[in-house]
Amino acid sequence: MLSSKFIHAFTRQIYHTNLITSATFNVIKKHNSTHTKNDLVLVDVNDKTGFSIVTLNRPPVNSLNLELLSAFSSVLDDLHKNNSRGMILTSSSSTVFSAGLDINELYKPDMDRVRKFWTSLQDCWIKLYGSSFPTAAAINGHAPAGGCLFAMCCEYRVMLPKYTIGLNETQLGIVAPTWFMATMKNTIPLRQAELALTLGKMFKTDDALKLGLIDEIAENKEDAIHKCEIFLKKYQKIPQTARALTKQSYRKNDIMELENNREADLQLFFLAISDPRVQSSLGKYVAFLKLKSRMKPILEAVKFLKGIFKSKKKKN
Ligand SMILES: CC/C=C\C/C=C\C/C=C\CC/C=C/CC(=O)SCCNC(=O)CCNC(=O)[C@H](O)C(C)(C)COP(=O)(O)OP(=O)(O)OC[C@H]1O[C@@H](n2cnc3c(N)ncnc32)[C@H](O)[C@@H]1OP(=O)(O)O
Repeated sequence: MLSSKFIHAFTRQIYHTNLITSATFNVIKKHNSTHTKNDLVLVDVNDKTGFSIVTLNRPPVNSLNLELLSAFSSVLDDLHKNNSRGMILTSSSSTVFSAGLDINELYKPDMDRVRKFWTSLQDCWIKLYGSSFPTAAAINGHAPAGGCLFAMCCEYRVMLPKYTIGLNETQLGIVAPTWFMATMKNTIPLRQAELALTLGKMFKTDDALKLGLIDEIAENKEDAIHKCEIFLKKYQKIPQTARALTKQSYRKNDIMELENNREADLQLFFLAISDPRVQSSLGKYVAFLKLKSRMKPILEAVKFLKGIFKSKKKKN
């Protein structure tokens, strides 16, 4: 058995960044309750298992703006403080896990706000990727870019059929930050990660499974959460400190790289979004998304009419 003295020394040595603030693991105070962080992030603690279902709740597409990131960061702090037994990350939308970063934060940004925004994103990544508690994602909808990032930060991913997931940044004319890339490299084979990143490829559920970007496919959200619970339960017999330190050792280099270069990363981000070509790409993308959204009723009407014509043809 490792002595608690050794664990403290080991923890201090590698985690001077405060990833683990205490190596003492108390049993979580179980309570059947739902907490909210400005309603943007809902937390539901399961009384029996001690697992928390954390639901991103920013309609319509859970795009990650400053407020949502701040709320999520604070939830991650709470889970850490309460020595959570495990977290399942999901979405309140029926079709979108998260649309990634809110493009409106990047397009023609207010510099003071965008600094807080990027810092919050860094905080969330460090806390989620390096969490001492085990994590799983119930991906109940599309997960592009930042949505894929948060899913990949979790140790296990269960996804519903017929959605898409991936880091699509190059398609938008932007470069995924190195820590986004590191998270993908930690998830799928190196060569596949390079191809996926350079192509900005979005994978359909089936292809994501073949690639190892997700671990399982579920029939519906309830099934996805159930499968995540089965995964988390596997850790119930593993001593918590050993599990947490192993996970954090595994991910330590990626986390240190950002921890030691947070300001440089912020400056690189400022440089990238100040580039007129990047702003032009983002402007076109915002316009495209808005147009697509407005065209939806027309496209649905066309689809409906096509269906009627097809069934009439069959009858004839
Ligand atoms: C050398 C090194 C250099 C640099 C490194 C450092 C820094 C680099 C700089 C920046 C890096 C920044 C990294 C960014 C990562 C990201 O996360 S970028 C975001 C990428 N996200 C996407 O591409 C997803 C876009 N959305 C969609 O594809 C679809 O919306 C989605 C499939 C998610 C859902 O489809 P659907 O259900 O049909 O919904 P709609 O498309 O109709 O959308 C509904 C409304 O939501 C708005 N919306 C959608 N996505 C976003 C978004 N990401 N941000 C803001 N708003 C969004 C959409 O406009 C609709 O709104 P409306 O109805 O028009 O009001």
